[in-house]
Amino acid sequence: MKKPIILINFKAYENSFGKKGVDIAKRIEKISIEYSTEVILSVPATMIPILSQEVSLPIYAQHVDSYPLGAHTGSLLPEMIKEAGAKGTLLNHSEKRIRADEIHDALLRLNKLGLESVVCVDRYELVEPMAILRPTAILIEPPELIGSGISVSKAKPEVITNAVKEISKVPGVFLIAGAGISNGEDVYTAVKLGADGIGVASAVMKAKEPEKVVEDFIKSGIKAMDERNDRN
Ligand SMILES: O=C[C@H](O)COP(=O)(O)O
Repeated sequence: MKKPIILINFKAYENSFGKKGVDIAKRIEKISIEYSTEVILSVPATMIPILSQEVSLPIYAQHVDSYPLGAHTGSLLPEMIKEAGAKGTLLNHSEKRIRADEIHDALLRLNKLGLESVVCVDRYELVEPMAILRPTAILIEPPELIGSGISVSKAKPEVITNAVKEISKVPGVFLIAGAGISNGEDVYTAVKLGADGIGVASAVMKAKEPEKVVEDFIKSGIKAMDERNDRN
C-alpha cells in the first residue's frame, strides 16, 4: 500500500456497477495518475474482473467468506477474487460483519494467496487484537458516523489517536480511518492525527464530480504526509 492510503468503497450504490461503475473508476484513475499516487477501489464482486482489466488501480473485493473450496452455495472465496483479478479485500465491514474466527481463517487464506486485506473495526480496543492476525491494514470506523457526512476526524478525533497508539504495538500493519469523510480537511486532519490514510464511500459515490472530491482528498493527504515527513 502506498501512503497516503485512499480507499474508496463503492458499496452498492446505483453507480457502483455496470457502465457507471467503470466510468467512475476511470475518472478516479485519471486523477490518481496525475498525482502519481494510488487509490484503492473496493468494488462489488461482479465488477472485479472488468475493473482489474480496465483500470490500473488496485481493485479489492468488499468481503470474502472463509469456507474451504467445495459445497458452499453463494460463497465468495479468496481463491475466486484472486482469479478474478483482485489485489485484496475488505473484511468485517460494519455492513458485512463476520465472526472473529472467520476473520482469522480468511486472513490465513488471503496471506497464503498473497492477497492484501483490510480488516474493519468499530472501536480502538479491537485494533491490536485484529492487527496481530496480520492483515495489511486496519480500517477503524465508528458506525454511527458512516454515511453521515460528519467525519471521524472532526467528531471523534480521539478514535483515531487511540487507534494510532494501538497499531504502533504491531509494526508493519497500516491504520486507515473512515466514516463521514467528506472533504480534504477531513483527510488532512486524519493523517495529521497519525492515520496512514482514509476510507470513504458516500462523499465520492454520491458526488456529481467524484474526481474533484478525490483530487481534494489526494492533495490533502499528500500535504499532511509531507508535513509528517512520512510518505512512502
Ligand atoms: O467503507 C467505507 C465507510 O463505510 C465509509 O462510508 P462513508 O464515507 O459513506 O461514511
